[in-house]
Amino acid sequence: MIEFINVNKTYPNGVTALKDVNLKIEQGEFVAIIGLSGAGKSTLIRCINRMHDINEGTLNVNGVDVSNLKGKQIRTFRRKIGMIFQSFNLVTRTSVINNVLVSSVPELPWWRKILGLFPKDKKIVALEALDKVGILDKAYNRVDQLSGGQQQRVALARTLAQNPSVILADEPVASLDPVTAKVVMDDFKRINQEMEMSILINIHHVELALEYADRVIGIRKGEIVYDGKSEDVNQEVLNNIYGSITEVPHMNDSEEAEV
Ligand SMILES: Nc1ncnc2c1ncn2[C@@H]1O[C@H](COP(=O)(O)OP(=O)(O)OP(=O)(O)O)[C@@H](O)[C@H]1O
Repeated sequence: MIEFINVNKTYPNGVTALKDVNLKIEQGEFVAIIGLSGAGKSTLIRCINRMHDINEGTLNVNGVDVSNLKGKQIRTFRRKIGMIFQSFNLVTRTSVINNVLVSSVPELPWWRKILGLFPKDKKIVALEALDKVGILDKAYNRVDQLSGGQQQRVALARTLAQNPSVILADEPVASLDPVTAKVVMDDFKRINQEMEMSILINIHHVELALEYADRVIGIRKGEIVYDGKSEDVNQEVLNNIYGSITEVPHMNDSEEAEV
């Protein structure tokens, strides 16, 4: 379970990104976080894996008060919290399987990683993870030979190989075309349902958020202004999150912007 209790986050430049946030996310939930640019979505999910520190309040993840973690404890903790970025964050000049393996065996000496000498059982885990996201046939391709959607699925497989309890995804489909975005969202949904991993996604596409997530959290200027079922999100809720009807992003607008 992830629990925010009266959490505040102010950056050193004085910008308050989270204001008195209270949330409880149970294991296995699929949650979409929506809001205008600058509302605090990234800050919210990045505090969960200590990419950012909170200033006030308490943030518990699976019973661990994340503010108390130090040094090596943070690295160990992060292995149970998968993170997916908009830009995939892969090493593009090496193979797909190497990308998955390198992060799943951090304890391996660097020279074995460079020479690609990975334990057989880890290779099996990596291949299984690639199979789960439908790109097993690309295992020995170089990452830079793959499309954006395939690269995001490699990133997802890399996270799966760590067997995290939670996957945090920061705009995972923002740089993908609408069709590929749905393919990747389908992967998230399947992983959520079959592996019972909690999924927290920051997403600008409201339609995708409503279609895939069970729960929607709306943030406005650092404050949670909606927290409820996706099917209960109506125009009034969206106006409250985005400020006015004209500011609500529509999938079609995004499609045009991405073409
Ligand atoms: N490292 C930082 N230092 C200072 N201010 C920051 C930093 N990161 C974010 N902010 C500020 O905190 C606020 C929330 O930013 P955040 O990135 O969390 O919003 P967001 O909703 O994820 O936006 P976007 O959709 O554009 O990614 C913004 O005002 C932003 O300018």
